[in-house]
Amino acid sequence: MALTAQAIMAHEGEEIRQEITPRDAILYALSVGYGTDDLPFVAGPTPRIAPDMANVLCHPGFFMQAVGATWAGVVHAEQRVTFHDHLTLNTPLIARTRATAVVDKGEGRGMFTTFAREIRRESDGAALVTVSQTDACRFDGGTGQAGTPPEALAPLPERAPDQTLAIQIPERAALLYQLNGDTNPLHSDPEVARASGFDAPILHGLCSFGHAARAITRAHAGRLREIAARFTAVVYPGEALELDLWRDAQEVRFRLRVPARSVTALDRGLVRLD
Ligand SMILES: CCCCCCC[C@@H](O)CC(=O)SCCNC(=O)CCNC(=O)[C@H](O)C(C)(C)COP(=O)(O)OP(=O)(O)OC[C@H]1O[C@@H](n2cnc3c(N)ncnc32)[C@H](O)[C@@H]1OP(=O)(O)O
Repeated sequence: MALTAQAIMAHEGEEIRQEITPRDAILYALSVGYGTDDLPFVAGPTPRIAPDMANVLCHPGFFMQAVGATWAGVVHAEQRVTFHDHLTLNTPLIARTRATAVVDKGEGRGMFTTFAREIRRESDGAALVTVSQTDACRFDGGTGQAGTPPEALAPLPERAPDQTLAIQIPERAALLYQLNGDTNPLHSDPEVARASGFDAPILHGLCSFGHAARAITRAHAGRLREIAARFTAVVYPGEALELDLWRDAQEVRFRLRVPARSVTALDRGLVRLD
């Protein structure tokens, strides 16, 4: 059956419940680069929770594939996370994901779908985090448009970055990151990666995003209110990355580059701090 914007908008993910156990929090932190320099996040019976862990909480799984998009063409294109309150351990959370926009580039030319969820505390319904994800469906298109896409993230400042930090992605990064729930074989199986048009399994976009979030929150103190970025090129496990940062008051803009291939993997990055 043809994939239509209407059918995508009508698709309702299940309501998903989840609690963050200490083990979940430590595993997430380890999978996005936390280590011996970040003991509060990776040790002890009551670890701190990396705020961007919201990305993997109450996740609907493969939303676009569930509505009938072509598996091999789906890549993560953009992520936006807004924090309303702290995440805490062992607290039942609940969320349901819905599509909010379909942007069609035309038959055979691809399309973007944005879907979002508000993660709430089950006991009192308090909204803790809003997570909005945009997937690019490169092998679909001709669906028609629907909904209102998020306002485009602003381009980065033109001046030179205020700071550049090195990030080394471990060879095993994708194999570890999948344990947060994203077992998409695009990140582990060379044949699946080739069928999707890549030389080798690629890193989960949210793993690069988590590495960037860790580096930014270490470099700039303050409570994270919002973090967003576009995924503009793939990252391969094992690559050496550079994170460029621009700071203006409580706003940090960022981009994550792969210098060896002269590409920008995360672009138009935005962090708001309290
Ligand atoms: C627990 C279960 C979890 C389940 C999650 C499952 C998903 C994961 O497993 C999958 C992944 O993690 S994939 C890895 C991460 N993603 C990537 O590596 C994608 C890299 N980016 C690309 O390939 C292209 O930029 C691409 C394809 C994104 C866009 O390229 P083009 O189509 O060539 O677009 P372009 O010509 O550059 O721009 C044209 C207009 O398209 C829109 N647009 C482009 N990039 C966008 C983006 N990233 N987000 C939103 N919109 C975007 C814009 O309208 C753009 O016009 P303008 O630039 O003027 O705004």
